[in-house]
Amino acid sequence: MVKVKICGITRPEDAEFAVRMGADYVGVILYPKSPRFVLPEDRKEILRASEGAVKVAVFVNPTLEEVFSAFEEGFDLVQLHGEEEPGFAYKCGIERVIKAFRVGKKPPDIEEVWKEAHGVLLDTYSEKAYGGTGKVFNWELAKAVARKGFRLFLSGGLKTENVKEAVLKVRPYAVDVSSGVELELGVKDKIKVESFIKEAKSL
Ligand SMILES: O=C(O)c1ccccc1NCC(=O)[C@H](O)[C@H](O)COP(=O)(O)O
Repeated sequence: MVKVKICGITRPEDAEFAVRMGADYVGVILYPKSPRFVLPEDRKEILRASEGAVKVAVFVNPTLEEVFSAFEEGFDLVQLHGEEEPGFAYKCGIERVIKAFRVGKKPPDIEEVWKEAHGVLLDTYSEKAYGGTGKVFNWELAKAVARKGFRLFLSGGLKTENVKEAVLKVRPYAVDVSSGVELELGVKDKIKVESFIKEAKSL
């Protein structure tokens, strides 16, 4: 069964609900320029409420110190959503890394070395934001990546209405969603979270 990652969590109650509904991964944004950035003092409660799921700290081009500090805080994995190279991931502990690639018109050229990572995440390229865009990219490109044997987290514009089709077409290891299950920026909608997880896992 496909795994589900609910990303961009900013409130403990949203984390707790997502885990209760069956989310396998919970993502918290540690990139200060994101509108979903969570301050260090607010992360403890979210981490506590996420018990039972894999806790992912989402970064864009972090320093190594920031990565290790996230592990010390209690995050299990880091998601590297910027231009990070394999050498940096090795220093983090590559098996604790989800490496994100943003897909535009061209197919992503993903080095074999990323098979050593916990996973690779494909998201939609945008000039305006690194993530949480709510936009879908061409799933044919994702299909090719899954076929090459990468542990794929499919992301970008997923929602209850399209997640089943995405899983059937791409056959990813996991699906990742943020804005598709929001009521407003950073606030998750219980009905959408529940229906998304149910749909994804119904196959
Ligand atoms: O969500 C953000 O604001 C964000 C900012 C910077 C880097 C990554 C970010 N989100 C990462 C995610 O994993 C999202 O779930 C992913 O981009 C999909 O978002 P959406 O299309 O809204 O489902």
